[in-house]
Parts: sequence; structure tokens; C-alpha cells
Amino acid sequence: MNWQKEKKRFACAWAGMRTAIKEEEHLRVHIALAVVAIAAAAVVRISKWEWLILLLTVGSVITLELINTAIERVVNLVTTDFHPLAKAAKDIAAAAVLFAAIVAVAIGIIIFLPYMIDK
Ligand SMILES: Nc1ncnc2c1ncn2[C@@H]1O[C@H](COP(=O)(O)OP(=O)(O)OP(=O)(O)O)[C@@H](O)[C@H]1O
Repeated sequence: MNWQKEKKRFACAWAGMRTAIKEEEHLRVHIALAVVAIAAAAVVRISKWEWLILLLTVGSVITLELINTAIERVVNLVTTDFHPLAKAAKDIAAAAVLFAAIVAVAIGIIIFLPYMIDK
């Protein structure tokens, strides 16, 4: 493995993360909600399996938001004029985030509701 190349790849990925956080309000909101969910999970002491599901869920929403951001940039690079394909690409990418967010809310309810009812 070429460590210099790996280091550069990691630096590029980190730069991408910083750019997305700086420029995308939705990503900042998702990260804030993830921090709240993780803090709540630590407080109510969810089980190992619940941690796995929670981290996968939170990770998938943030990952999809990053991909959505990248798709938006590529579409804007290709055209700033109105184009039905540009609209479809952005709308479908946004739909992916929305779908993951709805599933995340459902999973959050399934995980946290029993802890709230038992109190
Ligand atoms: N070039 C385009 N051609 C056609 N429709 C577009 C185009 N650019 C954007 N749109 C439409 O406008 C919507 C919002 O586009 P925009 O680029 O502002 O994305 P956004 O998700 O609001 O981005 P951000 O999160 O950065 O504000 C898209 O989902 C799409 O329906």
C-alpha cells in the first residue's frame, strides 16, 4: 500500500467533508440531529444491537446527504440553465436523502419510544 497516496486520499476526503459542512445547511442539521440521537442513546443506555442500527441509520443519512451534495455540484457544473434531466437528477438525489431521513425517524421512534414509556 502506498501510504503517501492514502494520506492524500484521506486529505481530499476530509477537504470534501469540510466543504460540504461549510456550504450545506441540511448536512449541518443532519449532523446536529445525529449528535442529539447519539447523546440520547448514551443517556438511556441502548443495547449493542440498538447502537448498531442507530449508527448505521445516522451514517446512511449523512452519507446520502454528502452524495446528494456532490450530485448537486456536478449538475451545476454541467448546466446552470433549466434542464429536465438536471431537475430529475437533483430531485432524485434529494428523494434519496428524504427516504433515508423518514426511515431514520421511524427507527428512532422504534428504538427510543420503549425507553421513554418505561420511565
Ligand atoms: N439546472 C436545473 N434545471 C432544472 N431544475 C433545476 C436546476 N437546478 C435546480 N433545479 C430544481 O431546483 C431544485 C433546487 O435546486 P438547488 O440546486 O437549489 O438544490 P437544493 O437541494 O435546494 O440545494 P441546496 O441544498 O444547496 O440549497 C432542484 O431539486 C430541482 O428541482
